Amino acid sequence: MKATAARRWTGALRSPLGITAAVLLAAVVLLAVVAPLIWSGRADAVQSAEILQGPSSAHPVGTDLLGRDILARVLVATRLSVGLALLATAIGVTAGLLLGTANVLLGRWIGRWVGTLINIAVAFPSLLLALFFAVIFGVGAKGAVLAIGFATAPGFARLTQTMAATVSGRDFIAAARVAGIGRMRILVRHVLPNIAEPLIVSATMAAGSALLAFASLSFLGLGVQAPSYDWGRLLGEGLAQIYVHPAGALAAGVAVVLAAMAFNLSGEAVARAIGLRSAQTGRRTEHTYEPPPADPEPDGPDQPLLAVENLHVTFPAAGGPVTPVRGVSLSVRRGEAIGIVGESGSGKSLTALAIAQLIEHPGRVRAERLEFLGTDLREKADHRRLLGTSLSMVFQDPMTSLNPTQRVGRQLAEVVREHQGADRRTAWRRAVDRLAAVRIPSAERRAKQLPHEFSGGMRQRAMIGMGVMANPQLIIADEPTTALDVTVQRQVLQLIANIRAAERVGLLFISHDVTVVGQVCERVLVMYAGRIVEDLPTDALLHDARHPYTRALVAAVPDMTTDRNAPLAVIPGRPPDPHDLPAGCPYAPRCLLATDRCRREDPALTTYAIGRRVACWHADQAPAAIPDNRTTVPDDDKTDDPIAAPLGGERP
Ligand SMILES: Nc1ncnc2c1ncn2[C@@H]1O[C@H](COP(=O)(O)OP(=O)(O)OP(=O)(O)O)[C@@H](O)[C@H]1O
Repeated sequence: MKATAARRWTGALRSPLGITAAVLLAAVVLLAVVAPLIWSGRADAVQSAEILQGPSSAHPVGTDLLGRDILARVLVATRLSVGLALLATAIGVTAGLLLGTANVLLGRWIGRWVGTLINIAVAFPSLLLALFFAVIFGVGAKGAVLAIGFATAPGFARLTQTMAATVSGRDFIAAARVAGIGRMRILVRHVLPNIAEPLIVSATMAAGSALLAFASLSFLGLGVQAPSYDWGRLLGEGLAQIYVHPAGALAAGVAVVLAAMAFNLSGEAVARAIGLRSAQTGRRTEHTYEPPPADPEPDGPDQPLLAVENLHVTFPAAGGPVTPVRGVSLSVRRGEAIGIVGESGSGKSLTALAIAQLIEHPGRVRAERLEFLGTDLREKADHRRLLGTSLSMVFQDPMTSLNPTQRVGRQLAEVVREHQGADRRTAWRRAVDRLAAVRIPSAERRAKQLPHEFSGGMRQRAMIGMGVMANPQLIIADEPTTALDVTVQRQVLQLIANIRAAERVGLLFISHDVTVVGQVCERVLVMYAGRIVEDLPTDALLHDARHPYTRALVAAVPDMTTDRNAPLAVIPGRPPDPHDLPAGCPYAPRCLLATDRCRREDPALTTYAIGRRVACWHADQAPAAIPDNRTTVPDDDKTDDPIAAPLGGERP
């Protein structure tokens, strides 16, 4: 592998770009080292008889106002010009690295503030920043070095931050965290080596820009001060005589341009070498593919795969924090399929996202327990290790969950490349295998296609294929069939059922459609206003539900006997706004059984039989005695109610 890398670097160096960059850089370095030793005397020799001479054999680009040889001065100035630019770059790169890795070193909260600071700083043009800092740090070489250094820092910090964030999400970092390795060590050992190459390219180019910036500050009189001189100063001095003596002014300018080119072309050449490398092998040479570890059996047969207790999701809002998920408790066992149903806005998706740790800032997730495979998902490092491997998600819209610009097979392959460090070929083979497993015909050929070449159903099957790329033990499917027509819906449901049965995968299936949930799941959790209001086996759904809301949901689903000409059944009213929950039971305003107590006290979810929980003050009433809203609401009310919540999606 090392030999191949060396060959690639040699190849890049032998290209015209590489040769030009190497020659220019070598010349600049050589001059910086030797020019002051050889030409200092000549550069400083004042010759009053030769003031402002044009080019001659004695002075190839003429002399300045004091009769000093301009060429010698330009050559001697190489050391100071390049040295100061490199010093400024070093300051910029160090400050940028510190700011850009604050996330890794100091944690997310401080990292976020630093990120905001960086975002503000990069909004300013760097030359403007340099001028600003030059004024603050004072006129002179020291001030200019600091000014250019700090002006370089934000851009570099932004690049570092973006790349560090990508690497920090990888499993080997999570594994290092789990192993208790300190932040500094993680940064130095794991993060920096993985982002070093692009950072080196960027630093090289930053040196070119620093050189130009330094020349500008010295030219303006803010940089190097007499009697010292750099290219910027020489340019300034030469410019005053440009009409009588143009060569004298141009010499320093040419030197700046050539040296800046040396740095920029070197950066370009390194980038090419790296680009070649990533195109051929990918940049994850540190991992080899290992098949996923044997399923760690949760301790004991009764230990759930997923255990959630008292889950809350809160968002800040204008009138105070709003909590759309308010104390959800559930568990999923190996091979078990649990459905979550409820109207739009009841908190189903947020529950799923919170479990998968996908709630973004400023949302906050709290739970007394949030365990998957015995691992506390509230610990960041732990969930990263599990997400994408043992836990996978299938989202509602196959259009938006697949990247339209990437071949489907590659997107699937990325899962095992990302999470298990599989090499390109192994990952591709598995992608094709999984596509075949989800019954995509001609999987090999289809894997090479883009998502738009797939039908909606095929795309969703591909998504499910992606979900099972890394042998998950729990699939969370959030309305995976809502966007599909009924026939395809059935195929996809069948596929999910097959995978579950064959691989004993746990399933958390979210849908607003109680019929669909009934087809796939053994147990149903009914959500209302951010809480579970009923938990019951699927076969009890039709005739033995205790909560009036569950009964209303079931009653609103059209069946074979429903009059197709009648308006679609609805539950009158609409779910409460999470910003403005009523006192007592949140379903009370829509419930035909509601009493004063219901409007005053919110019933807790209580177990009333094995595997049965309900949150209703009237749960002891015989199910047959609980009216469902559909049968008691006159047709006129249903059609006239503009805010009534429709149920069931398309009619089956
Ligand atoms: N980022 C957010 N900030 C504030 N409120 C949010 C946010 N995301 C969701 N909500 C609110 O949380 C409530 C529950 O949303 P959620 O998406 O979980 O509902 P759902 O039951 O999945 O509905 P649907 O079937 O329409 O997806 C909604 O009232 C929604 O407005």
